[in-house]
Amino acid sequence: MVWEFIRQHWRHAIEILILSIGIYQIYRAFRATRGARILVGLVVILVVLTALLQLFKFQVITWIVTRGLLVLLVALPVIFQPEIRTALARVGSSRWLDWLLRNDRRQIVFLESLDEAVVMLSKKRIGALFAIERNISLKGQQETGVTLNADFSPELAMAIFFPKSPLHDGAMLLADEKIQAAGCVLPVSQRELSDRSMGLRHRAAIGLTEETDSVCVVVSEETGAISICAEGAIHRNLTEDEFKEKMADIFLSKTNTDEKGVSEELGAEDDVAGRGDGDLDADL
Ligand SMILES: Nc1ncnc2c1ncn2[C@@H]1O[C@H](COP(=O)(O)OP(=O)(O)OP(=O)(O)O)[C@@H](O)[C@H]1O
Repeated sequence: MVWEFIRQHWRHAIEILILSIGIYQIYRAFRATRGARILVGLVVILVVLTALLQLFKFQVITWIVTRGLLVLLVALPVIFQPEIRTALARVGSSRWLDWLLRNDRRQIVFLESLDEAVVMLSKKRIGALFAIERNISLKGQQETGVTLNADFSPELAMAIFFPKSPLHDGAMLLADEKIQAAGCVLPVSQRELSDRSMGLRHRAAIGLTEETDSVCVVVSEETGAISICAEGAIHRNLTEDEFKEKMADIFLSKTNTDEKGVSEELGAEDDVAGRGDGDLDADL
């Protein structure tokens, strides 16, 4: 009985809820403004008029009022232009929207810095390994290195990976647009690779992305080549533009994280290696 009632009326309940929220938001936007008094006045006139017309059934006045209402609908945005502008400005500066936009901005700035660092490292042939945390925590790997919790900058990344620096060995862990740690040891992939020239740095990048959803970026010390690893697949010898494009695809496209795998996002031609047995090298 109760379930039957809920089954029949849940849509109405949601509709009432949406309407209530809408009306309350309109009330909030308009209250204490000149428009609020006009609106109240209009509503009162309309209610009284409708009641009178229903009562006495005046046909001509009803016709005039209904046509007048249509004109009023067109006139409303003009009458309430200042209030509508204020309300829209409020929505635009709402804390949530601001938070979302700021987060997006932060991520774009971070990615640009990371791109710059990787390109600089590649040009100078400084070996580097970045592991970027996503949903699965890299706390375990963080404990193997030195915690930094520092803002990311290309200069700091260069200083850390500079061959004589105490932290140049191992991986740099990045999370929440920050350098969480450096000199970290990552799990090395045990799978057989078709390209035997790939050493431990690349194997460590593959190994971590086999075990977690993180994304690794490798700069080869030997050749300066840039590679991206995701989901156990490696995409090697990327040009500067390809690298930037793939990073933007992975981190700035809103749809990739849940519905599509990162490999799929990176492009089918690269997505050769899976998590099962077989070759890892995606572009050989
Ligand atoms: N398990 C690991 N976790 C993180 N970094 C590692 C790990 N093993 C090795 N490295 C890093 O890789 C470096 C050795 O790189 P190696 O030459 O074996 O790799 P590679 O894949 O051939 O890279 P490159 O092209 O830069 O030479 C080490 O000095 C260390 O900084």
